[in-house]
Amino acid sequence: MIAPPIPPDEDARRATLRVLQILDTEPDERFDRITRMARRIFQLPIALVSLVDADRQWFKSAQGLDVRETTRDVSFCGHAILSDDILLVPDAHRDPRFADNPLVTGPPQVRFYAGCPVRSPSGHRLGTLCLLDHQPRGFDEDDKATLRDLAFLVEQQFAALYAAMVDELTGLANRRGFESQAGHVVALCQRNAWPATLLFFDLDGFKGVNDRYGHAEGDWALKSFAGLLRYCLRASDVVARIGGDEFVALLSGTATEEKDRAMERLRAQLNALNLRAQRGYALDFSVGSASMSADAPLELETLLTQADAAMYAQKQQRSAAALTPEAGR
Ligand SMILES: Nc1nc2c(ncn2[C@@H]2O[C@H](COP(=O)(O)OP(=O)(O)OP(=O)(O)O)[C@@H](O)[C@H]2O)c(=O)[nH]1
Repeated sequence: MIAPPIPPDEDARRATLRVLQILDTEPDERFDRITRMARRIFQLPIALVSLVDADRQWFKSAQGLDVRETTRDVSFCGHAILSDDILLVPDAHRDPRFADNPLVTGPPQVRFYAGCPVRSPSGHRLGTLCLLDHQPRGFDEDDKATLRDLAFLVEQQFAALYAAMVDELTGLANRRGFESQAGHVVALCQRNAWPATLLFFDLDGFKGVNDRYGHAEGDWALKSFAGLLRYCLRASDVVARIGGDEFVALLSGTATEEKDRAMERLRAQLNALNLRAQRGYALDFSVGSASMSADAPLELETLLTQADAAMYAQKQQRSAAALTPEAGR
């Protein structure tokens, strides 16, 4: 058996899966309708919408299969997401990649596999719409075209989720996506008596970047800052752009020192970016934070209000400092 290699866009791919908030969710009729249709059209026992996560494939929709996930190393779909083409395995017994795969030698006894990658609007292959049979079988060009059409319907559902939850410019969660994701995380921290910190960022003088260098440059600045947040914070932190030049990050299970280290990393990376990019201005931000400890849990809304107020106070301080005569010397 050959375990599937990791695609080059793996980090961004998994980040997209996270902001879509689709993993481990309840069955959804919008996806089930597509897999039911696939099973009926192709007269096959099993049709799945499989999403490839870090160490597993998780089935958003499964017709004809009781399990909701398998490990990634045995997944056919892990291979299928490596290209835009349909992965076709007419007879797994004759394919060295899969002949001794436990899903072939044991239940569900896969002999035939056809998987069409399904992409997010940002172009990342999140998983597949796939068909499985216990018998070897053929699959002609017409069949492939039909499977592609059905996969497109899955992608349309992703697009709807994406529009609702994701900020199109930066690929981070939008306000709604943040509130939904961060709401769960805060509840989890409250239940387990874990600390959490909310950081509220606002770019400094951003209007001036738009006014002097144009909107496209402003967009570049927003995307660059989003990229830095993604790079400097942990994959488990919830990061979002919630307004024009306003960004938030919810760090869960994080002590103050860790938060301080993350902020140091961010300042250092921002300085490096400003030096490297030489855009005629320096990107900068004000930030405020609010924390809840194990014995003093807070609601998300309170954390947001407190962190926003702290950010605003820092912004006032920074602009006052910029106006003092000492600052100009
Ligand atoms: N390029 C670009 N600009 C945007 C976008 N969304 C909002 N803006 C602009 O962001 C600016 C935000 O305004 P302010 O919050 O007053 O910006 P600021 O100059 O950073 O002000 P301070 O926060 O006081 O430093 C406005 O000029 C908006 O037009 C966007 O998606 N792209």
